Amino acid sequence: MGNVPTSVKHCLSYEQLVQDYPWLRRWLLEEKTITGHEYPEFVKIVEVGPRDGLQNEKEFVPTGVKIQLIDMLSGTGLPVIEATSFVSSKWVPQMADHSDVLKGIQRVPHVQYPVLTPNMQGFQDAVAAGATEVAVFGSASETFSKKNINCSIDESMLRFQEVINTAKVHRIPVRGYVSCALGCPHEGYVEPSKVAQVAKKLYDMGCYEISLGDTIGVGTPGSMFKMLQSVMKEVPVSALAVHCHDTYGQALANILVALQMGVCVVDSAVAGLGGCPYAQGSSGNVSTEDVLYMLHGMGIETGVNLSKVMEAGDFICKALCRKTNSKVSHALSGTL
Ligand SMILES: CC(C)(COP(=O)([O-])OP(=O)([O-])OC[C@H]1O[C@@H](n2cnc3c(N)ncnc32)[C@H](O)[C@@H]1OP(=O)([O-])[O-])[C@@H](O)C(=O)NCCC(=O)NCCSC(=O)C[C@@](C)(O)CC(=O)[O-]
Repeated sequence: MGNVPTSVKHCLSYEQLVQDYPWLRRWLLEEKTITGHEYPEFVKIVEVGPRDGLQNEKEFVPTGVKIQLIDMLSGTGLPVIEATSFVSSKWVPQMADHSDVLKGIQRVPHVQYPVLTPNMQGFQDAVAAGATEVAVFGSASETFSKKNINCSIDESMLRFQEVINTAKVHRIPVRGYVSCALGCPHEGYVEPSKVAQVAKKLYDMGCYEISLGDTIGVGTPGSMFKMLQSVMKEVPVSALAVHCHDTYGQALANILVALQMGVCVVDSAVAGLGGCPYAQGSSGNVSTEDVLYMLHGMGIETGVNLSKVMEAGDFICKALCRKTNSKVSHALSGTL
């Protein structure tokens, strides 16, 4: 905001500022635009590394390591850290220690720690372990729904409705995922209208935010644009998040398109960990470090400290005996 006095910057919202100082409009708009696009001033990062990042690991990651990772991430300024999932340990053995993880972490005030709950059993176990936010996860592809949660899309909605209704009674917010939003490992192309239909159902049922998952990372800026265009006809953009896997190296470009369209919530995983066990070929999530580097470079605030996230990434990569998937961490390695 250049020469506008700090007191003015702090006291006035952007809208008030433009209303009270019309001569500032053009100047402020110019500052908020890059190559003709308007971007959000603040983006909420939803860190999914401890859940989506680790769920596909073949070797069991010790519970203490999971807890330490979440505790390190809690000190970075991240507002949301998806901690674990209350799913069947026969289906996803890596998440079998969900209750111990949730009970073992040191919660930081103002940080949310949502957990995945596919049904009432998961929801009840999660609440018993102290969950204060949950997420249901549906799909825009019938085949993926069956393979991932063993039921059709319609059946899954009935299960989610029960979870959401009970969560309301407990005043527990529910987030909703739509997997295969840009393609399915079994069905291939997924109609944007189908994604919009499932997203609308979850939103109408009471999910406060809908995260659109490019589960296998096949999306491009073109398909992201078309899918969002369709979903935004049914769900307000303020309630949308994007969840991009980076299989084809398109994740940052896809996120940029989402930001241009008004999306202000981005899911990402520290060190680019991840992949869905029921989506063969899916690679890691877009790395939190790379998303932060891009956003901060564009002057978009996140409230997250990049070097602290890199430290958490370094920790988990050493624990897993592997190199980071974050380009930024590669480039800056040795500078911690
Ligand atoms: C949904 C179920 C449980 C249905 O599994 P099911 O076998 O159809 O369940 P069921 O109701 O028929 O019950 C069978 C057994 O499972 C137990 N069971 C039933 N529910 C639970 C539960 N919540 N927690 C623990 N145990 C449970 C139940 O007690 C019973 O035990 P038994 O009597 O045989 O001993 C199963 O299919 C499952 O756990 N799937 C999870 C798959 C998963 O976690 N996938 C990865 C997350 S999704 C993802 O990564 C995508 C996302 C979100 O990141 C976005 C994106 O990238 O697109």
